[in-house]
Amino acid sequence: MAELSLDIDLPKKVSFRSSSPSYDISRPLFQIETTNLKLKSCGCKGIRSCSLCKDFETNPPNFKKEKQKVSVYTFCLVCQRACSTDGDAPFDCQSFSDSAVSKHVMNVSCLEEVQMDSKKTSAQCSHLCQNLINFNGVFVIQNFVTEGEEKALCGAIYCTNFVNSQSGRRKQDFGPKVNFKKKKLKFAAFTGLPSYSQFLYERMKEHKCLADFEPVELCNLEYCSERGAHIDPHFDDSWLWGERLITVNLLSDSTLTFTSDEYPDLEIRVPLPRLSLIVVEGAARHSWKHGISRGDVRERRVAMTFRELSDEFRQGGQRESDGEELLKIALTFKGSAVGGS
Ligand SMILES: O=C(O)CCC(=O)C(=O)O
Ligand SMILES: [Fe+2]
Repeated sequence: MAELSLDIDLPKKVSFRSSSPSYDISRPLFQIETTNLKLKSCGCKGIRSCSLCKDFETNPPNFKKEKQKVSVYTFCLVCQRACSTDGDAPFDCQSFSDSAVSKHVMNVSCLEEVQMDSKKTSAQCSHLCQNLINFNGVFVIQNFVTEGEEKALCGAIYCTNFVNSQSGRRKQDFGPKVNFKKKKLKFAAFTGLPSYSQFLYERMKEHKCLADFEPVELCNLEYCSERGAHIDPHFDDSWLWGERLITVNLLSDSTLTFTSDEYPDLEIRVPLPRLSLIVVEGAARHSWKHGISRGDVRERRVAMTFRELSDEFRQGGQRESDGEELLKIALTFKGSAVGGS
């Protein structure tokens, strides 16, 4: 894998150099922005909360209540299947694959790649026949970027301001302004995906299952434990956004947790190693909610999520011409953040 070299010098544990503003990655964000935080409210609305607007000791995060007994399965990155990690597994492979959730199938070429990988590597997995379930629609590519590339990416990302978002997160958007409720789009402020993301797009094409992935949006999310940052379980929109959600995970390891109202006693935890890329599609996209719990944000983390267009915005769809326009802007790779500076 060729290492991308951007002209940014980031000495270890020192700072991300940028003209304005400058962020020191080695110091907790809370210290850096204390003054700001006192003056400004956080980005939470409605039932959302973070450590700036709620006392987490008395208001635990919105995942399953501690008292509620859930069976936890952990997704194995080697054989790409979910394995019971609490010895109390209510499902076996058969009952799970018979259930309604399997009506959403994974992109055929992703499935091929997963199956090929798991055949190659199954000998290494000691848990193969114990309490396993096929959790369809998640595909993790480890070491998708190198540490050097991560440094260059974060150097470039931290040259732009983040804006406060819900639940203690901060974000940068590169995409159209969307009103999902009214199904309205504005692209006047959208200037394209940022140049630093182009090599990621090109590298995705090296994987058969991502060869046709054409992103029209990038959202960079920053999570810091000092802010109690997390993202509550949710479904991503599927009016505008298409089948695959692709996230590149930077700066620290985390875990994406999948929950389903259909299986309230079950939790599937997918490890997100630093430098990895995760694809969420099929059942994992449409039948399971995903979220990052506050406890799974141990260090600062940056998630770069790319989204593609739904069928309505593709060739033959009702809003094909909007889709074409969006794609044309996105793939110039000349964009700056919408609403940031
Ligand atoms: O941080 C992540 O990996 C997930 C982000 C996410 O689910 C979202 O932005 O919709
Ligand atoms: Fe999401």
